[in-house]
Amino acid sequence: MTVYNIALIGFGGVNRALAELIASKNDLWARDLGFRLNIVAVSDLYLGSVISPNGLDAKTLVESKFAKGGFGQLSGGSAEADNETVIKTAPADIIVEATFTNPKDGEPAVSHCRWALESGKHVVTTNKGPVAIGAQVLKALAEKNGLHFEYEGSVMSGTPVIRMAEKTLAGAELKGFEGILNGTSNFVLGRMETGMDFSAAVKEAQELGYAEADPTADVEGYDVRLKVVILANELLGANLTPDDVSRKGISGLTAADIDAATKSSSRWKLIGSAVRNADGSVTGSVEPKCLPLEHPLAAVSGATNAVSLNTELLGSVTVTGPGAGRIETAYALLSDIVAIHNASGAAQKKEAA
Ligand SMILES: NC(=O)C1=CN([C@@H]2O[C@H](COP(=O)(O)OP(=O)(O)OC[C@H]3O[C@@H](n4cnc5c(N)ncnc54)[C@H](O)[C@@H]3O)[C@@H](O)[C@H]2O)C=CC1
Ligand SMILES: N[C@@H](CC=O)C(=O)O
Repeated sequence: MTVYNIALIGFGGVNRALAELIASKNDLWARDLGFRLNIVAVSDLYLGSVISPNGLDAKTLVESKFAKGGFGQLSGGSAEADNETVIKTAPADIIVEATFTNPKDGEPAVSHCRWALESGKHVVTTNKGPVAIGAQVLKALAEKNGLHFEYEGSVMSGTPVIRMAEKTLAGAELKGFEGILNGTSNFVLGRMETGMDFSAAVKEAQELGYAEADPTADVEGYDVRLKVVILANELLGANLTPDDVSRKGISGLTAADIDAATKSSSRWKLIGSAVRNADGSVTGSVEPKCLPLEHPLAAVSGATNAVSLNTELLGSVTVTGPGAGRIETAYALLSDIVAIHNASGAAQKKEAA
């Protein structure tokens, strides 16, 4: 049985949910997926860090109510988050990066991923910063070292978009996309339609684990902008930076705007899109749009996301599913590990042939 030793960098909603899944589903995964996951290290800004070469019990990790610096009480633990030591020295096969997304320069997560790839460890991440800002360099480093840099959860959480578009729609000739790419803002708009005020709706999204540490990123469109960059660069072969994508969020929408849309059988949605122009360049944008109810994206509600991929050979293909949520996003990490596992199996078969 294959066992992947993993180190968790960040132990907030998403990585804690992954630990919860490990505690309850490792046997199922061993049977159905052919591997088990063993947590050999965790590092978190608030809790500190711990390296345990034989593995930490996932259930105990999830159920313990650690105080600030609490990992310092564990064997092999420290009250400080020493990410660099954990990433470089823990006996991990895979580094699971789920710290805060920094929309400006992607740090320190870009460095976390680089340290991992330089020390022979695969990276799976849900953090949009290193993908939107550092993907080219990190992918090249991974390839050079025969490793994987996987980030399905960086767009639409566990809903398959990146691998689906790249693998299943290969050859369909993608020309552009438009979608609802932020769960929090879509949830907030829906709540405002029921009469709830903006701040109360944002607070509820935070409690449900949808929002970024700073929810300004959600409601002002910075998060969607990173996702537009990721999809445009990955699927349209663009080379965009966040500053190349125009951005407007939903905070300017008033209760009266929402009401007026309802009365005219339409709905406000925060739309992220990109299109390939005739000269081959790619233009991306993020802005609220008032969509008629018959528009395919108008019915997408709550933290659900959807993206319509506009292809030459197949027309428009729309993928809908959860766009945020702790377990939903932890599933994206699992799907990345499955991709690594399947690729290593395929490589072994090729070597044996
Ligand atoms: N929650 C969601 O629905 C989704 C989240 N994401 C992304 O996944 C990542 C994790 O999300 P959540 O777990 O919800 O966030 P969170 O805010 O619940 O947890 C982040 C954790 O990382 C720790 N942390 C922050 N900076 C750190 C550093 N430099 N070193 C060590 N630990 C650090 C924090 O103490 C916190 O415990 C974020 O980048 C987020 O944008 C992506 C898709 C969906
Ligand atoms: N805060 C984000 C989480 C996923 O990227 C969102 O609400 O979509």
